[in-house]
Amino acid sequence: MIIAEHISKIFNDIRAVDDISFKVNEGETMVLLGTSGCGKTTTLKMLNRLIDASSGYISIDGKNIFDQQPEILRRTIGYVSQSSGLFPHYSVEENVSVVPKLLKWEKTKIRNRAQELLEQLKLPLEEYGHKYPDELSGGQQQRVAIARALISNPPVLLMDEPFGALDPITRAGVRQEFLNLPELKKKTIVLVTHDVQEAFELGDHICLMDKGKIIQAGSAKELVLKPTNAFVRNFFDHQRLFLELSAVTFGDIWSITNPGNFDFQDNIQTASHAEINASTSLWAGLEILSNPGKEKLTVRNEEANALKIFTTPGIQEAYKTLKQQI
Ligand SMILES: Nc1ncnc2c1ncn2[C@@H]1O[C@H](COP(=O)(O)OP(=O)(O)OP(=O)(O)O)[C@@H](O)[C@H]1O
Repeated sequence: MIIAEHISKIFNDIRAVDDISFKVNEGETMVLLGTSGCGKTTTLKMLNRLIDASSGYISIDGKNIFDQQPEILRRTIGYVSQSSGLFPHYSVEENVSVVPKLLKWEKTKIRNRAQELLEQLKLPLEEYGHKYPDELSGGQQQRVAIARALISNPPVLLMDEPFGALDPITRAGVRQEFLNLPELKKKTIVLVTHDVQEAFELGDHICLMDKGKIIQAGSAKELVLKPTNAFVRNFFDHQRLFLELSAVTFGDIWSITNPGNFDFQDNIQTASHAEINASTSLWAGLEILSNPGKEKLTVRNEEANALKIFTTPGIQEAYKTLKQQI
């Protein structure tokens, strides 16, 4: 768990980070979101002491980070920066092996672990291990950087715009791979981005920052549906409908839809049906229904141990009702 209390950073006379506090529970991903210059990177770098806070307190897994030597602290925290930050004269294998070597792991252990991780990231060691960063695409370099950050199995991972340098299509692909990485399931992650969609996809919690302050912290749903002020509301205005529908799940509209609208006579195996889980967003559901021939969604709610059938008008109606209730 990461705890930051009243942290500030003043550069000369610039208050880059201004008295912010947050907590990231074990296994959670927290996103620092905001426009350029709002203090995201400075906040992130204070967590592994690449920048020392001017004031405030930070602990990671119960230990005060200021009691630890920065170099030692950084060996226990994975870090991925915006540019991959790979050493250009090191091969892929040498790049990912840097931290385990510092930790004096045995050669075979390092090789096996590098092999395991690079395999997961679709860069098999036999094929890519000997290559140099400039022989790789941007997306591949970024995946090596992720492998390097994960190799010593740190419980905490800090990521600064990790997909920022990639084109939108590669970016979506690498992000999807990242989301599905089994390695990440238990990690405590802090991720910096200015991309709202990325924040919504990856963050359990989002801190929206402006001028060094956290303006609102909460889930994507809370931020987009219950903004605490005009700044937050305006921040999401340009993609509002998409963001709202991405943040609301079928589980959220479950109780306001008619329990009788599941027709048990309906054969849910027919081609006009698709089956999804109640944790799916309304946007993803509507995308499926926009496919020719798909007319109904069978939504399975594991918690309620129930099924319901949804159509596009039914989803729109329920969503309108939900918005009136907020
Ligand atoms: N080393 C430094 N010396 C002086 N000012 C700095 C330094 N690093 C950052 N700043 C200033 O602190 C403020 C916050 O910078 P920071 O890099 O944390 O913002 P950011 O939200 O990460 O921006 P971006 O998305 O552009 O990276 C900016 O005004 C920046 O100019």
